[in-house]
Amino acid sequence: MPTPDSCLNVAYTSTDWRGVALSNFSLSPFLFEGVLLASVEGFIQGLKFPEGDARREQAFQSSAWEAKQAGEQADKTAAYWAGKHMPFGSPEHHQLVGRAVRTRIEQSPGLRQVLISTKGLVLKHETGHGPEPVVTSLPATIFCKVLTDLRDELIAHVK
Ligand SMILES: Nc1nc(O)c(N)c(N[C@@H]2O[C@H](COP(=O)(O)O)[C@@H](O)[C@H]2O)n1
Repeated sequence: MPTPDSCLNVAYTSTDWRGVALSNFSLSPFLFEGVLLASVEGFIQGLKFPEGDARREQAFQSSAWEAKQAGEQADKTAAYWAGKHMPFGSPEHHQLVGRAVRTRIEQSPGLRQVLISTKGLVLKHETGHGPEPVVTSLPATIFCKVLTDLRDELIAHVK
């Protein structure tokens, strides 16, 4: 069982600024497959609406609670991307979200350094806002694995 000091909570509510910076909620613009997004959370929430739905664009341009609330009107049956749709919470959906998580960090020299600086810490994702939804866009286990795998790659690359 890791001690508290051996863990880093990657969440908007983290007590460590690095956890806030790496959080899916943070305003942190990136370009994903040709689309400019304000945050990973905005991407996650916007995907819930079909292309052409104004709520999708609103979510893509938002972060934090504004983004989260934008997605609350969705029925969470499907995720829509690149002219296709996939079942909500499916492996395909999780892989897509994972690619966006990676891409945001890969595009930012500062975020790459922040992630490298967490070497040796076990990453966790505890939002402090109730239990994880049973079916979700971003399971904590997947989010932390994507971050940990990317960190390993970045550390190997800078050696
Ligand atoms: N409330 C809560 N508790 C946890 O332990 C969590 N891991 C999360 N995850 C968050 O849920 C959001 C995705 O919601 P949808 O599945 O798209 O409705 C995302 O913000 C995760 O960080 N939540």
